Amino acid sequence: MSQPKLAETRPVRPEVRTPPRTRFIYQDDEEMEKAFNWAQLCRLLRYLMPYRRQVIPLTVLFTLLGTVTKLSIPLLISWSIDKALMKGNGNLLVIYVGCMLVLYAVQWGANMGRIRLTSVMGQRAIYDLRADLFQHIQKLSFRFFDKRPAGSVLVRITNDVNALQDLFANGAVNLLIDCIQLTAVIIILLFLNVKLAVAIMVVVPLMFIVSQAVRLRIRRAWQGVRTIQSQMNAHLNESIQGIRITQAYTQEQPNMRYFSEVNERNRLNWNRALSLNMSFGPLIEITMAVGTCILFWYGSHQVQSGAITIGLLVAFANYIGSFWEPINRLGGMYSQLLVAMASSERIFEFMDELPGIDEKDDAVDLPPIQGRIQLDRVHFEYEPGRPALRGVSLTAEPGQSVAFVGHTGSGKSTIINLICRFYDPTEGKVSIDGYDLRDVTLNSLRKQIGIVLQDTFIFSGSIRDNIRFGKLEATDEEIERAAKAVHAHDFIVKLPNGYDTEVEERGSVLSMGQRQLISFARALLSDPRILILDEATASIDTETELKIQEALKTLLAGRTSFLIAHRLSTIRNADKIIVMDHGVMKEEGNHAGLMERRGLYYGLIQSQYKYLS
Ligand SMILES: Nc1ncnc2c1ncn2[C@@H]1O[C@H](COP(=O)(O)OP(=O)(O)OP(=O)(O)O)[C@@H](O)[C@H]1O
Repeated sequence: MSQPKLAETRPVRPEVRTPPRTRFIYQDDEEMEKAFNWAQLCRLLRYLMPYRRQVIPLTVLFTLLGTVTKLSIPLLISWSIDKALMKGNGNLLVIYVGCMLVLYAVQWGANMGRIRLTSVMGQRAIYDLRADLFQHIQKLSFRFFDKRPAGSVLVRITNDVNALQDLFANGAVNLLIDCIQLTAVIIILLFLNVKLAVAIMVVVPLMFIVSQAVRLRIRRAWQGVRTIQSQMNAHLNESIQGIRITQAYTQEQPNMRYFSEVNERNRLNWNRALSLNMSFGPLIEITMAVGTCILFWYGSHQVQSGAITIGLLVAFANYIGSFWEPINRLGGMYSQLLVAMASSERIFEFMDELPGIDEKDDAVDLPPIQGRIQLDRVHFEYEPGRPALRGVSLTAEPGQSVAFVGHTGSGKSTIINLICRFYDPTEGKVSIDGYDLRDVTLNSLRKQIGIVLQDTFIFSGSIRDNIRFGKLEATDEEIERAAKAVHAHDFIVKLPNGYDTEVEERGSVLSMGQRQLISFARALLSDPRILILDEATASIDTETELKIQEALKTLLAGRTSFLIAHRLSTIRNADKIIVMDHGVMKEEGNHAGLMERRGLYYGLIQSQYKYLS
């Protein structure tokens, strides 16, 4: 912290120039090129397992019923021609037609039942998958979020999960129906007439060879679509979050240019993926047409030679529809499956991400903290090869307040991040009351730490809810007491609805200082054994700061506390001051001692005085 914090000044507008292309880099989404993964499909279908006892057996029953009735009708038609129509038996014809009506009704009922069951099951599976993904993402470490823009994380929870909807709702069951129908038709055709059956099937291998070639291209195209959408969302998210700075620096045009570019690429990728997808249909249609021609040409010869009856040829003509229908749908479903696989790859990539900050299986609950905190030769790198801390060793005794000072980027916040175990040290050890932080449960550690970070986060909800975040079971009186202790009460009661005033996400209706006071109240309410204030007083005016200083005395009493404060008043009262420089501890002592030493700390204080005078 070599430089005193500059008051918020109006930015001097730079000349508007096209930004270097490197400004818009959203790192998440390199295209993943892997072979079709059956294990992954099984993993996905495992989301249907909870329904294996009731819903799935019923669905299979309806499916079988639907298929059997459907495939019986052409046989009835064939018999009604050969046995009733050709022999002039009117009564028999009426019976056959009556049976057909009954079969159609049963088929309709079975299909309705199946569709209802599968859509309920599909929705539930999607619900479970999304819940699992969100739960897992919440456990991931800061390192994961350092690397990924929020927008692209959102895409996976929303768009990618939605893309699986069809697979769960229809895909899996349709696959079953089609396989059953195809097998049954082949058996019936072979049973009716082997030669004719083989004749219409000769084109099938040709179709598989051609579709194989289209397959890979479709898969790549859908992956491309998802990647672009992810970049677009990341850019949108960044642009909306940073809209104030964008407008202040008149960067709307470059933002728009980039957006248009991504939007256009999105359109093109969709077009490509869709047209590839649609190429499956015509492919099947051509094969179907050839198959039908073969049937009529060869079938007519067979009828003329008396080898088969006209009724049998009509039955074949009916069955040929039921033969190509599942093949056609399987082709379409294959593309649907490829879309789903592209999305599920991206979902499972997140699901397989290890939490980073792992709880050991035998992790113990940290008992009520006394407050002795030690860093033992701690090294830390956010990115390999760029050390943020280099061999830091320090001890804070219970109840002590320790202030960190040093130039920007010297490693102060990093020490705080390690004490909260948002990251683990690359080397060395952080311990509280002798417990290595890697050996204790995260919950027992973090619930004993109160924290007010630089980036004060206010959630959408009332002011009361925001303070209650520190202790969910707190009563209204406790909340007001905490707010009074940090001098937030006065401004809160002046708001239109007092404590019930609704604040939007990130609290933009509140001033920076007010947001900080609320997070002070939040931290105080949680009554932590360890308190961390990261530049917490930076945006509070001098009058409020005096009040805060008083409140801080109450807040810090009996707790071990770490302060990163730019203001002299906060630093001066600390029991121990640590001066950081490029990730190394350079000086340690109290204010008087360090001033006497006339080293780095002395220089920092001098420059702050010089700035203020
Ligand atoms: N999430 C991150 N990913 C990669 N590098 C990081 C990350 N956070 C911090 N760093 C780097 O680690 C070093 C120490 O950063 P740190 O935030 O601890 O500094 P600081 O002393 O708290 O600075 P300031 O006073 O500006 O808050 C810096 O060089 C910074 O660029």
